[in-house]
This record gives sequence, structure tokens and C-alpha cells, in this order.
Amino acid sequence: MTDADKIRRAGPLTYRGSAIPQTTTDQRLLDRRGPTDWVHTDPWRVLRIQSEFVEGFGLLSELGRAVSVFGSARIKPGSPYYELGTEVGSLLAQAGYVVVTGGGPGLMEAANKGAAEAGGSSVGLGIELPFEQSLNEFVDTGVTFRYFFVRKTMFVKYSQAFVVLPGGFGTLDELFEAITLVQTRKVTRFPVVLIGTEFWGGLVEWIRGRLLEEGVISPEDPELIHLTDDPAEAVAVIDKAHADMAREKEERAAAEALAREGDGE
Ligand SMILES: CC(C)=CCNc1ncnc2c1ncn2[C@@H]1O[C@H](COP(=O)(O)O)[C@@H](O)[C@H]1O
Repeated sequence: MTDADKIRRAGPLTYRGSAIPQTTTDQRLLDRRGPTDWVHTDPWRVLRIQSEFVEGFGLLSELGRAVSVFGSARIKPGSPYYELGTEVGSLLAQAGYVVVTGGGPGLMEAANKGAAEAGGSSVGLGIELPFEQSLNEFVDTGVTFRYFFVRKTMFVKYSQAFVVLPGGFGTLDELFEAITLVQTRKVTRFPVVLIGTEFWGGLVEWIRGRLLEEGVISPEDPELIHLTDDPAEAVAVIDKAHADMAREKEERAAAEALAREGDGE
């Protein structure tokens, strides 16, 4: 056999004769020599981002009914808000919801603790931070994300409501992301419940007053937010929204079935 008759198959590729590479794909993969700066380039980051979506979707897709609870990383046990967080976590777990938090300390921990005390399950979606940080001890299932926006997708995709306890910039970011997604109909029928009338009252008043008066939101927009001091009311709002949603889905399915029957006649 001459060199020109030689054939190499590499996956779906076929090489013949002088087109056959000097090395195999595996050899090139395993050869560690070469520059390494590509690790810090955007195309490589895109793959890392992709892998976070894959891991996140893989872990969370079979969660069942879930509610995300947000709140300050800084409010410690002993504070009435911490108690409120624990109660919310317990009541959500008793109502059959998985409690999803950022997995950190403070009110995230409170909600996870409440869920654990009620025998429910807790998910922590952590974020890599510049300082050492681990998931709180009440998280049953956890993922720690490198990318903030990947993590935020997970909260929305795998929970059916947001409960927002008192908090700072992080909590405000999560609250306003949620109501923007509802306002722009990126998510539908997604209850957003603020707990703590004293804490949130000023903001809600400003939204209902200033924002409406200036015409920067629609008259119905303030209704996207429910404000209460009562964790049981928060759970009732969420349950009702889901019952309404389930009923509407059934009615739609029945109407479609009827239309199909009509077509068949
Ligand atoms: C001690 C300390 C500051 C730890 C921060 N560790 C954190 N771990 C996980 N999620 C967090 C953390 N800090 C902020 N977040 C996210 O932002 C919200 C709280 O931010 P903030 O404390 O309100 O502004 C939480 O709902 C959570 O989703």
C-alpha cells in the first residue's frame, strides 16, 4: 500500500494520503504544551456559562413546586425579621413548597431553617463572592454559581413565586427583577409578596404615589406586589394564584377539547 492509499478516520471525518494529520485528536487533546491565556477569554467563558446552565437545569428541573425567598444576608438570629423568615420557610414547607434561597446567611438561612424545621426541603443557589462564603447548614441541595445572571435565571425558572423579606441592594435587585419580568409578561401569574409593612411601606407608597403620578408605570402595576406582615397570608396569596392558574389551564384545555370536537363534526 502506498502512502496515497492510506486512510484515517477521525470521528465523522475521513483523511486520505497526504491529508492525514501528523497527530491524532486525542494526542492533541492530551498534549498540555501551548499557551494558556485562552482560559481567560470570552469564548471559553461562554462554555463555562453554558456548563452552569447545564448543572443548574439538571439539578433543579425535578424540584416540584417551589418558592424563592429573598432577604438580607446581614440580619442575624434574634432579630424579629429572622423569626419572620423562619416562619415563612416553615409555612411554605408545610404547604408543600420547596424553599429556594440564595443559600447564604441572614434571612436566607432563616427561611432554609424554617423549611428544615417543618420537615420540608431547601435549596440554596449560592454565588461565588470575593470573600470566603459557604452555603448555610440548612440547605439540602445547593449549587454555587460563578455567574450572577445564570443564578438569577434559576430563581425565576424553578420557583412559582417570590417572597421578599427585608433586605438591602441584593434583595431590591431580586424584587425589581421579578416585578419587571411580570410587568413585561416574561413570566405570567408570578406572585411577588413583600413581608414587613413597616420596612417596605415607604417603598410601596412611593411606587403607588410618585411612580403612578409621574406616569412611569401603569395603573395596574402596583398590584403586582402584595404587602403583608403575615407569613400565612403570603402563603395564601401564593396558593390562590396557583389554584387560579390551575383552573385557567383546565378551562383552556376543556375549551380546546370542545373546539376539536366541533371540528370533527
Ligand atoms: C455576609 C454576607 C454579606 C454574605 C453574602 N452572601 C450571600 N450569599 C448568597 N446570596 C447572597 C449573599 N449576599 C446577597 N445575596 C443575594 O442577595 C440577597 C440579599 O442581599 P442584601 O443582603 O439584601 O444586599 C439574597 O436574597 C441573596 O439572593
